Amino acid sequence: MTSTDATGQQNGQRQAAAAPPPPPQPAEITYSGRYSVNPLAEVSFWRMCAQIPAVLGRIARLSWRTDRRAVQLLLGCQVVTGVSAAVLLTATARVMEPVLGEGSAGDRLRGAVPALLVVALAAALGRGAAAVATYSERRITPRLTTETDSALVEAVCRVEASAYAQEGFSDRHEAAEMGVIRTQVMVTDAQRFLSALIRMVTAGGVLSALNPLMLPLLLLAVLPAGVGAVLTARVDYEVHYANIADRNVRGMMRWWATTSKYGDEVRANSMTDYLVHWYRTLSDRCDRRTLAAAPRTLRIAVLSASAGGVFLVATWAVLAWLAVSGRIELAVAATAVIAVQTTLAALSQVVVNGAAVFHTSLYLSDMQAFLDDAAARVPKRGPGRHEAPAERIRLEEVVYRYPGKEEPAVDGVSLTLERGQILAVVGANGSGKSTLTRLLTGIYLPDKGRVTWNGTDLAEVDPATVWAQVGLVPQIFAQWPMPVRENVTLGQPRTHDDAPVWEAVDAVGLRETVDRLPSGLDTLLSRDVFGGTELSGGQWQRVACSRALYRRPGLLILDEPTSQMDPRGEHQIFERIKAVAAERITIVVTHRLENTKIADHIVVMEHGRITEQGRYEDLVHAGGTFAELLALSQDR
Ligand SMILES: Nc1ncnc2c1ncn2[C@@H]1O[C@H](COP(=O)(O)OP(=O)(O)OP(=O)(O)O)[C@@H](O)[C@H]1O
Repeated sequence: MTSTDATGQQNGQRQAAAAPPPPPQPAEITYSGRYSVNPLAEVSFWRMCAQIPAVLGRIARLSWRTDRRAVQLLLGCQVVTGVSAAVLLTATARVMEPVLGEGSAGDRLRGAVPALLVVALAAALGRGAAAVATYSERRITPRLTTETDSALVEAVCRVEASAYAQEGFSDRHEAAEMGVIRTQVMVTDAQRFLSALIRMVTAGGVLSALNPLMLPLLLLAVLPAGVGAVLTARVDYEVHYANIADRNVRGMMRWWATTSKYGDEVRANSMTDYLVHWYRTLSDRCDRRTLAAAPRTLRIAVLSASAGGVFLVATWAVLAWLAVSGRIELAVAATAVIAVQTTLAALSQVVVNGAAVFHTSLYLSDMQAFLDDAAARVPKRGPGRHEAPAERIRLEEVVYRYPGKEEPAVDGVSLTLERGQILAVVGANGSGKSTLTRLLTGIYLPDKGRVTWNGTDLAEVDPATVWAQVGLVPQIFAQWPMPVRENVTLGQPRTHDDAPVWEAVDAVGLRETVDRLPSGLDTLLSRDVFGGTELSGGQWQRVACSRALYRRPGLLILDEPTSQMDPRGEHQIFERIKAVAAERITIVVTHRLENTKIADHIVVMEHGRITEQGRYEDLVHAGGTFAELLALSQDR
């Protein structure tokens, strides 16, 4: 329907001609959790400076653990750098005496040759030490980065699964990633800081020996730059901190929008414009915060440069006054000029690299805080081990509520499962079926009630010994970018015998598919990787089922295992489940109620509770939810 406005234009036509309305703005994302309190708010400049030795110590310890010999070499180079800098300056002073003394130019130069040779030697030694220091640093950094990166990945993999649902966990993880990125530059920064410090101390020492007034003046000339650099680092960190949540979401959006797996959905549903807009909007928001901080950094830079400039002019003025008034000789004044330049350069390096070390320390603190938090979230259950096959699993009045949710996802469920039994779990979306499987396997521990395996509470048992007996096909399973063989055997001890792998492949009717792949079991299952190939959704689901069957688990859980399979595949899987059921407890979660015919017992869940249970034939005629859902599924 179209309407006509005062100008006689039809709204419908006008809208058709106009540009499409802009996509809606992404909602403002409020960031909560640990970072709701700015960690820098109470930190003064002096406390920041005081942190630097501790950070250097931490970097040294991390590096020491990575490569002792490289650290020793690096420290040796620092000593050589210092000694060569001192020798260089002292020899330079010696060069000045004959050069600025009496006699012909040739005589004066000849007189300076021995000292010049020492200068050349010291300079060569200093350069050589710097080159070896760079080599040592390059030996440490890659392994240090790999070490911290792997530690972070491992820490996240090992936390209780319930930690993922904790507010702010993902953002803290994102903040910790920055610590890993900073490890790529932290040894360089620390090494440059130390060598500049050594050069500064030696050059400053020489300068003080020439005239005690010079060094304090030089320090004053550089101090404002130091304050400025640290304050700028602080502003940068504040911006980083304010952007964490947006960067985290943006990173996720980037992956979802660009990964080939969702390429069809993005294109066919015309999502590209919106996603690009979303991405740009988040980036713009980050940029706005960064730009808003720019005037502050400009003010800091201008003020620190002005203050530094005033003191620098004073330093040169004092030097000139000392020389002109005859208080120091010309040769000493010339050496002092070089010493001032050297000290100034070293001081600037100390300041720049000290600020970088401080900057790094902020991100390292985030990383360490996250690692500590993750370590505290590692499952801490009793010392027991579950070695025997699961004969009986019981849930006793089990309640589980996700963090931040008002209603429990599982609410007072009691159930007993015996070896050899097949249990089917059915119910509406969100009724708690998947959560129930997480409780049965000890992935989550109940808030109330208990889950026992052969009479032992899972809260008392090392979860790894329980999971060693579980085979789980979750609703959303990973499609690992690995060869077929690893996709089947992943999580099991490595084997060189392919017979059990083929058995698992046969069990899900995948042999023909694997035979057709370019390298059989060795074929890489990822079209994004060169030489890789891709499977269809149903084929992937067969791989996930073969992975669970390959484990020969005591508890086999299949959560919607055949939702993407053709009837032949589905039939084959359920036949297989029946065939191997005697040796284990089997749980099938499904919305296809016909499939529950294979079950010995069916439970129907609603709002986290079991509202009906029994055998298929009983429930079909019970006139309850099961019968209603079955009737709906057949009503076409
Ligand atoms: N990781 C999670 N964090 C917070 N809440 C969750 C989480 N997983 C599930 N829930 C909530 O718990 C309730 C039960 O979810 P669950 O996944 O167990 O349902 P389900 O019966 O398996 O649903 P479906 O049939 O859709 O797979 C839902 O209300 C859901 O929103």
